[in-house]
Amino acid sequence: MKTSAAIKAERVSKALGGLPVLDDVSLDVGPSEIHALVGLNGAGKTTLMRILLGMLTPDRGAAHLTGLPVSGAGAQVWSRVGQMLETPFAYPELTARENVYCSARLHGMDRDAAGSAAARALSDLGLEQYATRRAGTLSLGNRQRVGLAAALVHGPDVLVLDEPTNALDPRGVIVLRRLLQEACRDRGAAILVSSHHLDEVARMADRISVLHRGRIIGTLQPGTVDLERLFFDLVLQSDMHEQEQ
Ligand SMILES: Nc1ncnc2c1ncn2[C@@H]1O[C@H](COP(=O)(O)OP(=O)(O)OP(=O)(O)O)[C@@H](O)[C@H]1O
Repeated sequence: MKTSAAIKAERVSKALGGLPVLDDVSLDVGPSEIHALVGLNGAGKTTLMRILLGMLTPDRGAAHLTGLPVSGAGAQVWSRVGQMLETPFAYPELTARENVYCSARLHGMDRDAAGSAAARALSDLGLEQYATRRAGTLSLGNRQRVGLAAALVHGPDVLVLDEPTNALDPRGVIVLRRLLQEACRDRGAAILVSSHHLDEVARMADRISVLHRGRIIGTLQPGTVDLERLFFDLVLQSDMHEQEQ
């Protein structure tokens, strides 16, 4: 069944290693929207993103991308999706340029278009001087930039990015924020991004959902003062509620 949200988790539950990791999680991202997912270590953010990207199957519930179920999605869907999970897409033996070019080709671009798109993505991410360096020899932050260039190279209108700024320097954070905002504005991209940095997502996101112990426990308004305190209030309330049960 087709849905109107570009990214949608519908009542998703998942256990891993016999323990519940996600419990009845629903979340959606519309076109031209940046939705941030925040939570403590181990909250389940990466697991939810893996399910949304079809890398894991939910025990219950369903994931949709571009309005279509992820299970059984074909090249037409994946060519519109860009993603970066914890380990950035980078073959260590390939150069930065080759990595980004491969991503463009894997997302269905022809050789000429992939070549020019890779050059543009490397320039956008400030990687020109590293273009011919093997990815395995780059610093962590520059490997993250390669991963982001690979996620963005084909101009996706659906983006799922897991902690995309954790290794970036302040300039890289500003560059990424601008690129994501442009993707929203220019091609109506729907973007789901996870982060531990509340001040950073507050500057980038239209909506913020809080995931705690595998459940969505509330939302935060990006413009609100003292988001950190509000975040911990939600977490504390949820823990107290659980203890009372
Ligand atoms: N393959 C696995 N087998 C067993 N447990 C797993 C597996 N993958 C993840 N988990 C567990 O699922 C829980 C959620 O992990 P997940 O990586 O989704 O959290 P996260 O919110 O992304 O955390 P972080 O912010 O630290 O990256 C953790 O308790 C983790 O140990």
